[in-house]
Amino acid sequence: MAMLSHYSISSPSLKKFIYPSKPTSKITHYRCYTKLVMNFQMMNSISLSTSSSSSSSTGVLQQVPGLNSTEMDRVLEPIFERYSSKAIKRNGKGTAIVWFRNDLRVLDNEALYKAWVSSEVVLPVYCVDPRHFQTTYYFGFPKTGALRAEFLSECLTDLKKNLMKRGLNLLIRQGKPEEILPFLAKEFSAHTVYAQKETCSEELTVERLLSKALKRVQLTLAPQRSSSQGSTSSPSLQLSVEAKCSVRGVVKIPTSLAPPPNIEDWGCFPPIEQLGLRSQKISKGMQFVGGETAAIGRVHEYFWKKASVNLTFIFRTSLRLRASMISTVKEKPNKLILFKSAVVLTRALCKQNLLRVYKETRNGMLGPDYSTKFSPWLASGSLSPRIIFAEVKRYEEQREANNSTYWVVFELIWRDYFRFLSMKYGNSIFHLGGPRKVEQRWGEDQRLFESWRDGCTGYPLIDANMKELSATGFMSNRGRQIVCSFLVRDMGIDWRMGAEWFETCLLDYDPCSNYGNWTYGAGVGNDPREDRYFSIPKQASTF
Ligand SMILES: Cc1cc2nc3c(=O)[nH]c(=O)nc-3n(C[C@H](O)[C@H](O)[C@H](O)COP(=O)(O)OP(=O)(O)OC[C@H]3O[C@@H](n4cnc5c(N)ncnc54)[C@H](O)[C@@H]3O)c2cc1C
Repeated sequence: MAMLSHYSISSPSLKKFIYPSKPTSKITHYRCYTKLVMNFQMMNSISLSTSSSSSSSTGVLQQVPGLNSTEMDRVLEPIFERYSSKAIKRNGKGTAIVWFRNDLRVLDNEALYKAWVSSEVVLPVYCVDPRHFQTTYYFGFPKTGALRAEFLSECLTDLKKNLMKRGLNLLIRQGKPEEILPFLAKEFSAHTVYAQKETCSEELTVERLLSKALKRVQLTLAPQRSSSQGSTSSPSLQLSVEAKCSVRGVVKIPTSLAPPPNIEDWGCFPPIEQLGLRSQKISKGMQFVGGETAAIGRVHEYFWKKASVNLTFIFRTSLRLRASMISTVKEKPNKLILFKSAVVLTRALCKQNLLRVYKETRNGMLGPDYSTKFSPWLASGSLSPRIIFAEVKRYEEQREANNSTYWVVFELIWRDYFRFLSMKYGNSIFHLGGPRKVEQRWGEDQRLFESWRDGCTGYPLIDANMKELSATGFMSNRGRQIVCSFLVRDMGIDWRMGAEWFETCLLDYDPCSNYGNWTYGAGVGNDPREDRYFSIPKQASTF
């Protein structure tokens, strides 16, 4: 990786470049006008959570999930039970292999379920593929940064633990799946390898090579179900699909699975130094803990446990309370009335679960709770989106259904949307001209790019977001839109440089969502509205 430069965008000529004569108010709330192909196959999912009090400070380390271990066991056990089943009929024979990819979970794991019902013995396997630790395609950044590698390692440790609780284990081997799996299939006389199907070219190539190498052993890939195969951009499509589609239920995995085959060394994820990475400690901002247990903990915390400290909400409620008191007592409230209003307000706040106010808070940038923070777990598959969906529905039945509860589901549809886009447009989502094959000249000024990458542009909003990304592996959605617009619109840099840097750093990196959003932001996606400009001063003052 090139050395970071400390170049700062402060010279008048650059400012002119950054603030072209165009009006600066072209903020585009792109989600409002581009409608989605609603499909809800929602393949992978995630979760997190931590301390029980809300904090909006970025100067402290905020761990997600924040339940202590005893509390964690107490609250998570019923959730794991809810999505598990006591007895399932099996009539299969022989051995089946489950090849874990981006579905690092036990709950709602279709491949694991299918392997279990179709065999007597199940062998779960994860391959640490060296290609994931090489460099990105165009600009040679590390394909997986240290923080994501550590997160992955935690996911695997947790997956192993959860499989062992059910009587299984996880075999971890370093190497290419198309070499390791055929060898294991032969050694254990497996009849089938079950796995989740992916959609992007690198993953598809591995599937093809594996299928070829397995020879007579069957490769069964849990399909990406699509309820709509037509156009992927028109609003009418969303309406028709939204009306017709349904989300399949959570696949219930038995609480007890058969013992695994007898293996002496089950292996583990290597220290990240062995993968050519340098361990990076997170000392500020958000710290995500990898794995299904943390993911489910975060869902519980975000939906059911934590109360939102939403300053706008407090402010508006105080004003309303004050106004109603003035109209009741016909004079300025005295101290007792103010005290009573504080009590009422505190009570009201306690009812403000984070989910209930998600739509109002989701564009925030500070602290753990302005949005769900499910994405790193979703991307690694430690959390199933269908579990999120089921929990939203449960919340709506037990507490309240409102715009915010709907909006979490709506955002998950975006995730599906980009996955379907990758299926429809193939490799063009990685190409400079994007799916629409837009011809445009882009710059590759290394100095400008490095100032963006290192958070040294001189624009605090950009710099803070980029530093947060490097330090924690996470950036808010609003932040991502703003830094993307700045790189491609203001700096005129090849959008793929930004996309590949995100690929290196993001804990929640997912090729479909990342390249889908970048092509979108760069105006080369399949969205008919091309100019998505975010004015930095306006964004800074609004958010
Ligand atoms: C330039 C750019 C690059 C991005 N790269 C990625 C990426 O690699 N991986 C990734 O998961 N998301 C990506 N996103 C989408 C979005 O920023 C993150 O999903 C979101 O910030 C994650 O935080 P959250 O879980 O708190 O989101 P919430 O607001 O709580 O949303 C809930 C879930 O909905 C999904 N979602 C929300 N917005 C989007 C969106 N625009 N596109 C796709 N899914 C969405 C995510 O799975 C998210 O976890 C990118 C966005 C931009 C603008």
